[in-house]
Amino acid sequence: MTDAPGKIALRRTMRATRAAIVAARGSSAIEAPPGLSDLLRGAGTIAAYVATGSEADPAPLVAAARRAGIAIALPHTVSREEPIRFLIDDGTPLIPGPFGLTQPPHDAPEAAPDIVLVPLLAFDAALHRLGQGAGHYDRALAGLRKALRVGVAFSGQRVDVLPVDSWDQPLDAVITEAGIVWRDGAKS
Ligand SMILES: Nc1nc2c(c(=O)[nH]1)N(C=O)[C@@H](CNc1ccc(C(=O)N[C@@H](CCC(=O)O)C(=O)O)cc1)CN2
Ligand SMILES: Nc1ncnc2c1ncn2[C@@H]1O[C@H](COP(=O)(O)OP(=O)(O)OP(=O)(O)O)[C@@H](O)[C@H]1O
Repeated sequence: MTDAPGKIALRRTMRATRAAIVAARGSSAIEAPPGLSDLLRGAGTIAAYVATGSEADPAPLVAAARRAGIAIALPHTVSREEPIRFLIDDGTPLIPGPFGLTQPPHDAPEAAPDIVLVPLLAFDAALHRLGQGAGHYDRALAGLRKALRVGVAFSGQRVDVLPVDSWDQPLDAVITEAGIVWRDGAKS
């Protein structure tokens, strides 16, 4: 299957935009916003990610979740083709993976996350997202219908309208440095 037209060019533009945002801010961390404890309430496990390059870094959000007693899972990636798995980060040292990723060892316990923090290149008003183009998160989220899907991004990564394919999985919310953006009707 090929992507909707425009995704490839948009990825290139948004990688440059994101790098410029981080250069201007001097940090890639997204601090815990007002409303985070409401968003986390009741969750047993949250899947996060270890930021690379100029990705919005969810580390402060992960620290808040840990303080709230929520277990942390991280994606384990093998290749572009193979689905990612969310594995529990139980304190075992993380190891280098493909694409410059840092991840749990392949034999860490498998997780069933209640919330998935999702890295992204761009998001739009309808909370569609543009990812790395391997479909890893689209496939993972399609298999986790009950999980709350929460993008983590800088507000400057927002665009008006993204090209959308049939398999694209919209987000319920996006956490940015300016606060939490909810999709219409997503906040219960
Ligand atoms: N931090 C982080 N972890 C993640 C993702 C992500 O976007 N960010 N993923 C999101 O799906 C999954 C990994 N999937 C990926 C798929 C493609 C590329 C990729 O194409 N990367 C760039 C740079 C590669 C490099 O530096 O070697 C590229 O190839 O152009 C990266 C991750 C799971 N873990
Ligand atoms: N549920 C699915 N089952 C099988 N393949 C899928 C599924 N969802 C997406 N794909 C495949 O993934 C590929 C990449 O999709 P897309 O370009 O939308 O990725 P993305 O959303 O930008 O990235 P990602 O989800 O990795 O962060 C597509 O070619 C698509 O066929």
